[in-house]
Formats: sequence, C-alpha cells, structure tokens
Amino acid sequence: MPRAAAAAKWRLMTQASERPHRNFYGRTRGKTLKKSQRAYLEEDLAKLSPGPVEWDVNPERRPLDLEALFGGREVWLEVGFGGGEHMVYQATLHPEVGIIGAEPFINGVAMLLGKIRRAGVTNVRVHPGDARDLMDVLPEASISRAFLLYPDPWPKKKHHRRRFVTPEHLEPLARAMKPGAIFRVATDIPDYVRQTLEEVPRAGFEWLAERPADWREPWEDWISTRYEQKALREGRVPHYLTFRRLG
Ligand SMILES: C[S@@+](CC[C@H](N)C(=O)[O-])C[C@H]1O[C@@H](n2cnc3c(N)ncnc32)[C@H](O)[C@@H]1O
Repeated sequence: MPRAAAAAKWRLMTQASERPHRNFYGRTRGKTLKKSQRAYLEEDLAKLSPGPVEWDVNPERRPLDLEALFGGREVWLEVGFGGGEHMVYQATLHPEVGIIGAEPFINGVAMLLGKIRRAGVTNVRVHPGDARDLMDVLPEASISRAFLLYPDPWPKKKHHRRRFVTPEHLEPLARAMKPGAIFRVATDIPDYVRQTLEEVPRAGFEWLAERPADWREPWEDWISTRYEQKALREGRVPHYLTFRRLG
C-alpha cells in the first residue's frame, strides 16, 4: 500500500477507535451463522446496503442519496433492529415509505434478510453497522420517523454515557430528522426512561403530551420485538415514549 494511503487508513482507524462500539460489525457474539443465514448475507446484503456509510469508504461523509434509494418515498429509520421483526412489520404495513435500519450484530442482520425475503418487501435498506455512521451520512431533515426499540440498557452508572440517549447520538439524530418527525422509544428499564425523558427534549424534541398517561400502552401499529418478549418473560414492564422533533 502506498505510504500516503497507509497513513490515511491509519488516520481513519484511529478516528474509528474513538467510537468504541462501531467496530463490532461482523461479530456474531459467540453464535454461529446458519448456512441459510450465510446465504442471505452473501446474496442479499450488497443489494440492500444503502451505499457508502462507513468512515473508510466515505471519509468525506458525503450524504446518502435517499431519493435514489427510495424513489422519493418518506424515509423512516430504525436503530438497533435486533432480529428485524419490527422493521419488516412496518415495511409490510407501510409500503409507501422506505425504511432504513442499522444493526451491527451480524446474526440479527441475517435474520432481517431472511424476513425480508419471506415477506417479499422491497422498501427496506440495511446498514450492517453502527447507527452513528449511518446518521452521519443521512441528509439534514430527511427522516420522518425514527424508532429506538429496547436499546442496550448499560445498567451500570459508569456506563450510562454509552447509552443511545446521550448527546453524541441524539444530536446527529435530531439533525437528520424533519421538523415534526416522530421519534419512538421503547424500553423496559426505569432508569433508561428517566434518562430518555431528560436527554431527548434537550436535543430538540417534545414528549407528546397525549401519551404520558398511557405510556404502558403500546402504539396501535406495534409488534412485540424479541427483546420485549424476553423482558416480559423476566417480569419487566415495557414503557413506550413518543417524541416530536421541534422546529
Ligand atoms: C437490546 S437489543 C434490542 C433489539 C431489538 N430492537 C429488539 O427490540 O428486539 C439492542 C440492539 O441494539 C444494537 N445496537 C447497540 N448499539 C448500536 C449502535 N450504535 N447502532 C446500531 N445498533 C446498535 C445491538 O446490537 C442490539 O441488537
């Protein structure tokens, strides 16, 4: 590799290391991929990838061409889609919108790809990596709805700053969302509710007043996710919070 290119690569790698979670793309968290899952990844992922997102393939952070990706449809975003059940459900329910999701857990990506095949939906795009990289290249005010469903709880106090509901994540999210856009957050962790209600309004959202009384009621178009099922089995209580982007 020429020296200048190697130096540029090194700069990118060191920048990347400032984002401790982004490098877990490709890890299977100890689980092996089934043969069918490997096939989904090999055959479908490139077709459904939104384009240059990662730092090393888009170092200037050129915005994605969402018009080309979704043909002018309204665009929704799901952060950390897990096994993808909610994304595919919403894509089936709303063929008139385009949904883009980020998830670094490769087994989850493979599960989503399998569900996309079985449902036959064509309005989903997948970034197999950190949502921060994706948010960085979303055009300003381009997202009409965003979902953060059961984000990693990071229960220890010293890890709270790793939670998604911190300025590091919420500011790029707010930048990418249209004024009036809806942001849904579901969590089973009471302290996560506290932090969400503190931090999300600070980033330029209002908590929708019609929902505080019924924050234990899921949204009408809700499908329970894998993580929610686990939380319910373990006796934890889901909370559903709805915000609107101001401006
Ligand atoms: C507790 S799981 C919930 C998954 C799914 N939303 C559900 O409800 O079943 C949290 C997910 O967020 C993903 N995640 C964590 N940090 C992320 C990040 N920076 N960008 C995108 N996804 C992330 C994890 O890999 C994990 O799959």
